[in-house]
Amino acid sequence: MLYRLPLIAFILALCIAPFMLHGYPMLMLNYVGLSVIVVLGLVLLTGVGGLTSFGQAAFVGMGAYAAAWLTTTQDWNPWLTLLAGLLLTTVAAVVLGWVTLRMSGHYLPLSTLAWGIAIYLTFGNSQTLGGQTGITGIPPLSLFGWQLTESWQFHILIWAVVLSIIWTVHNMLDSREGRAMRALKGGTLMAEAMGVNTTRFKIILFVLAAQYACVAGWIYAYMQRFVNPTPFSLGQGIEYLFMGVVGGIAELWGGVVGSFLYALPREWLHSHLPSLLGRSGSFEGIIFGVLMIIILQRAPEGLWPHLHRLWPRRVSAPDALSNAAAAPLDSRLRPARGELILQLNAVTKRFGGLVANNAISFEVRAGEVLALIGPNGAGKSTLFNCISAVSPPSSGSIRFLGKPVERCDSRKVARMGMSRTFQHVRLLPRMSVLDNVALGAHLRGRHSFVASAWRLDRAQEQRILATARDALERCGLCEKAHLPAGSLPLGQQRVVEIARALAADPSLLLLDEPAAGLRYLEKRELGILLGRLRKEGLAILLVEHDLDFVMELADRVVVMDFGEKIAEGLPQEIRRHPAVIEAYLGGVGDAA
Ligand SMILES: Nc1ncnc2c1ncn2[C@@H]1O[C@H](COP(=O)(O)OP(=O)(O)OP(=O)(O)O)[C@@H](O)[C@H]1O
Repeated sequence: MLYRLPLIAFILALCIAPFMLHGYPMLMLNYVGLSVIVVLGLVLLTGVGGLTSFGQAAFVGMGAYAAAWLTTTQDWNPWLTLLAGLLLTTVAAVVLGWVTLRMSGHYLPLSTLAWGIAIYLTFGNSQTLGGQTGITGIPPLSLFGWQLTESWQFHILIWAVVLSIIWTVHNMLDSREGRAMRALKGGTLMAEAMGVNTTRFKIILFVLAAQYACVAGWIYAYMQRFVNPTPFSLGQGIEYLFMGVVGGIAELWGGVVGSFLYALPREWLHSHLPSLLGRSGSFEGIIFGVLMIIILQRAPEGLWPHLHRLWPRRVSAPDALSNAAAAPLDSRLRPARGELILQLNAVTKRFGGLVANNAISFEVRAGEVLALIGPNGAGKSTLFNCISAVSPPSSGSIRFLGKPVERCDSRKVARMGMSRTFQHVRLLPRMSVLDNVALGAHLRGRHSFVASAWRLDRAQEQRILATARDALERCGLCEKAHLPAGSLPLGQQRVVEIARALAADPSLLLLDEPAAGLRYLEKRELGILLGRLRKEGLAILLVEHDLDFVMELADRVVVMDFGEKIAEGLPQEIRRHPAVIEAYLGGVGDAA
C-alpha cells in the first residue's frame, strides 16, 4: 500500500488544485495536462516501441482543426467532431505509418520531420482553415447540458483523460500485447521469431500516439475557442519529445514528470527572464538548450528513474501469489520419439557468386540432439537462418513436421512449433525474466490490446505467466523470475532464452551457439538441461563451436566446411573422420 502513496498524493493534489489555483496558474496546469496527453503517446511510441517521432504536434493540430472547422462551418455536435478527428487521425496515422514505419535508422525521424512540416504548412496555407489567422468563434463544449467554459472545468476533463490513459496504457503494457510492443525494442528478428507481427504493433503504437495527440488538440480547441497553426508547428513537436526525454521516455510517469518539469519552468523563464535581464527576447530557449544537454549527459534515461528511487517499493513480487493457482496453457500434441521433425533436402543458399550452403541434406527426429559444427565461415549460421525462415534458401526444400517451410516467414514457422535462441543474446534487459519468458508464449494467447487495456484478459494472462514460470522451473531459474533479465550473468541469460523458446511449446528447438561465453560449470549445467529436454521428446538442432560440449551432448553431428556438408554421423565417428580432422586441424590429430 505504501508504494501507492505518491500516486494517491498526486491525485489528491489534482483534486484540490481547482480550489487553490485560479486564473493563469490554473490555465498553465491545463496546458501541462494537455502536453501530458501528447507525451504519453510518445512514451508508447518512443519509450516502448523505440520509434522516434518529431511530428506529434501535427496530430494535435488535426484534432484541433477538425473540432474547429466542423463546429464553426458544419454546425456539428462537438462530441461528434471528436469522433471525426479520431477517424481522420487514425486514417492519416495508418497511411503515414505504413509508409514510414518500415524505414529504419534515421529515416524514420527524418520522415516524421517531413510530415510535421507538411501538415503544419497545410494548416497555414489553407483558406478553408483560415490560413495563418486560423478559426475563431468555436462554441463552448457542453456535457450533459453543462457548458465547459471555466478553466477548472477543463482541469477535471483533462486530468480525467490523463489518468484514464495512464490506467489503460499501464494495463496494456502489463499483458501479452504489451510484451509484444516492448519486444519491438529487442529488434525485429527476435520479435518476429517469437511470433510478434512487428509491423502491426508498430502501426498500433503509432495510431495510439496519434489518437492521444488528437484528443489533446480537440480539448485545446474548445478550451481556447479558437485555433491557428502556431501551436502545431514542428518546434512544438520537438518540445513534446524533449518533455518525454527530460522526464524519462521509457516510463508513463516519466512522461508526466517531464511535462511538468519542462513546461512550468519554461513558462516561468519566459515571463521573468526579460525583466531579469532588462531586455525583451526569448532567452528561455538558450537556457533550456543548455539544461537539455546537462540532463541528457547526467540522466540519459530522464529524471523519473532517479525520482522513482526515492519512492517506497512494492514489497511482494507482482504476480507471486496471483498466478499461483492458474494452470499453464494447453500444450500441443507432441510428435512421438523418433518421428521425423525436420528434413533438409539439397538446401543451397547463394549470396551473389558465393555459395554459402551447397546442397545440404539432413534430418532431425523427435527426442534427439543434432549438432551442426564447422570452422568459421563454413555456412552454419546461413543454414540456421534458412531453417528458421529468416532468409529463404536459393533452392532445395526444408520440411518441418512434413510441411514445406522454405518460403514461410519466421512467424509462420514459430506458429508451427519451431522456436529458437540467438547467438548474441536477445533479451529485453529491463524487463523481468518472467516477462521475457512469457513473450515466448505470445502465439499461444489471443486477446487484443483493447481487451488488455480494460483488463479483460486477466484469466489468459495468469495462464501465460504460469506457462512462463513452468518453463523457468524446467530450466532451474524460477527464483530469478522477478529480476531484470539484464542483471543476470551471460550463462543464465542464455538459459532464459531457452526458457523463452520453451514457453512457445515447440517441437523443434534451434539453439545458436548456446555454450558461447559460458564457463565450465555453466556449460555442464546447460548440457544437463538439454539432455533433460531431449528426454522429454524435444528435437534439438544446435550450432556450436565448442567441440567437447558437442561431442558429449549430441546424438548425431553434421559437419560443414566451405558451405559443403563434409561428414555426418555419431560423435565418436566424427571425432575420427579424416575430412573433419583435415577441416579443423589441417590433418593433425583428433577433431576433439
Ligand atoms: N548476407 C550475406 N551476404 C553475403 N555473404 C554472406 C552473408 N551472410 C554470410 N555470408 C557469407 O557466407 C559464408 C558463410 O557464413 P556463415 O556466417 O554462415 O558461416 P558460419 O559457419 O556461421 O561462421 P561463424 O562460425 O563464424 O559464425 C561466409 O563466407 C560469409 O561471409
